[in-house]
Amino acid sequence: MNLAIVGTGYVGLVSGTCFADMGVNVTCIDINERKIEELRRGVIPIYEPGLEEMVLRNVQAGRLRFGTDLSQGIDDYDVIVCAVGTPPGEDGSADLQYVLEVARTVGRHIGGYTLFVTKSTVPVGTGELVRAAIRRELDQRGMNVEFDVASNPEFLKEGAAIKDFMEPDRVVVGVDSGRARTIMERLYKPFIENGRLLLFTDIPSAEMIKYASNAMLATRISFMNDIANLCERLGADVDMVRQGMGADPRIGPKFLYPGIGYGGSCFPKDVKALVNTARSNGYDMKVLRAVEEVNGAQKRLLFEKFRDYFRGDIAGRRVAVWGLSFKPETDDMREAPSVVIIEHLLRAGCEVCAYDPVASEEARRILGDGVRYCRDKYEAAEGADALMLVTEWQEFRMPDWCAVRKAMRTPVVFDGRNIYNGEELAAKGFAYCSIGRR
Ligand SMILES: NC(=O)C1=CN([C@@H]2O[C@H](COP(=O)(O)OP(=O)(O)OC[C@H]3O[C@@H](n4cnc5c(N)ncnc54)[C@H](O)[C@@H]3O)[C@@H](O)[C@H]2O)C=CC1
Ligand SMILES: O=C(O)[C@H]1O[C@H](OP(=O)(O)OP(=O)(O)OC[C@H]2O[C@@H](n3ccc(=O)[nH]c3=O)[C@H](O)[C@@H]2O)[C@H](O)[C@@H](O)[C@@H]1O
Repeated sequence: MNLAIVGTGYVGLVSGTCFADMGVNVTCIDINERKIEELRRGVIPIYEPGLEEMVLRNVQAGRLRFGTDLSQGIDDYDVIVCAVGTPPGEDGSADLQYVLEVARTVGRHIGGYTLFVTKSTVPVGTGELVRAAIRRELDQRGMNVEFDVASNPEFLKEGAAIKDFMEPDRVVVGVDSGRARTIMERLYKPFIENGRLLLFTDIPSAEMIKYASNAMLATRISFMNDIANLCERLGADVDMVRQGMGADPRIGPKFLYPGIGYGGSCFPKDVKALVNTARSNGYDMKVLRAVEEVNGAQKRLLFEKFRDYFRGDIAGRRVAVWGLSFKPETDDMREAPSVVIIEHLLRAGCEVCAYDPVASEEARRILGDGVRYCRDKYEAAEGADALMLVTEWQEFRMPDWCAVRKAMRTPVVFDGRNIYNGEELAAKGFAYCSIGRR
């Protein structure tokens, strides 16, 4: 089978590489020429564990290629998968310009049957917009070419993207033709062995499953953040509460970790987009609006705890920040809580010394040079009045506390991910603040 993946970002590059690994001939296409040039030279544009080795292996085997022009050899593809970005527009709705541009390119160039699969996260109804865009271009060329559209939302998580793609909890495919269904069954057959679910739905339902899933996960996080904040006020410990709740199989233990708010390229934008879709259809998603509000406040929480600890006397203080990416095992800084925290610190006149194992370069593009980017976690702690644990990378879990204590001016730790033990830190001479724990 020959596959084109259009958009070679986190989703396009990972899914293209994984399909290639299963024996499909894949061409990953992107309009970003520099990215494609680098990939051709074996340089991987993102940090994703295991990806580099997998890309190189499949390139070497001749199953994975890169290109900048979808129209070239377009009729050789059995399936065209669209994985371009759908960033939030000004009003929070998903911006479909990139998806529709790919659809128009397909309509302008295909000469025979094509299956157009939307993997990007798109609002309900986009399948129809894509179909109309392709048909319009075909009509303008006076061509009567058969084609199908399908929706195949992606559920991978950054940092665990390869495992998530290779061993999916479920694969969701929205189709409205038998021919499209047969092709998608063939494409995903190797991924759903061991009894994994390949769920066929209609196209609008597949589109909705993606938003509803992300919105549900974001809701769990904001709910737990609310519970944590209340625990703190009542003298309960959210760690114990979380364990007790998670033991109920109807609730389950995953995604119940309070922290400093959800970030990343998807939860924030997808929650916004769903609220927006509802609004433009005359419906108010009250729960999701609250989810967003709680998340906004949670991103400021660590800064507020720091400010309160020093009773507002924070100008000129040096703060060590451990972790910048929105979660561990990625260099993705999109909507990262670190950005909100650091912007508040800088605005309050603090000096920020930050360290992240992989995201410093990406962070510099967003935060600029007002931050000192350090080579390691101990350098960041040098002379600091406070240490903030912002991203729970493994290497932050068991630092040499004696070295940290020696390096810091004031030994106080603000743990934004609840990974440390307060008693242990107290015994080592640190003051300790976490989220919702005693
Ligand atoms: N990042 C993630 O973990 C996940 C993302 N998604 C969804 O997948 C979609 C893509 O997300 P990411 O991979 O994170 O985006 P990204 O921003 O990393 O990559 C998108 C790529 O598309 C390229 N592009 C834009 N227009 C193009 C065109 N006309 N032709 C060819 N290439 C074009 C861009 O140059 C860019 O390299 C979004 O809708 C997102 O919501 C879904 C699941 C997980
Ligand atoms: O649509 C997407 O892009 C993806 O969005 C999320 O994946 P991702 O954003 O990569 O990372 P997550 O592990 O879900 O974490 C998102 C945010 O929630 C936070 N989080 C997660 C779990 C938790 O218990 N508590 C918590 O605060 C993380 O720190 C992070 O900031 C979903 O988990 C994926 O299924 C989905 O495909």
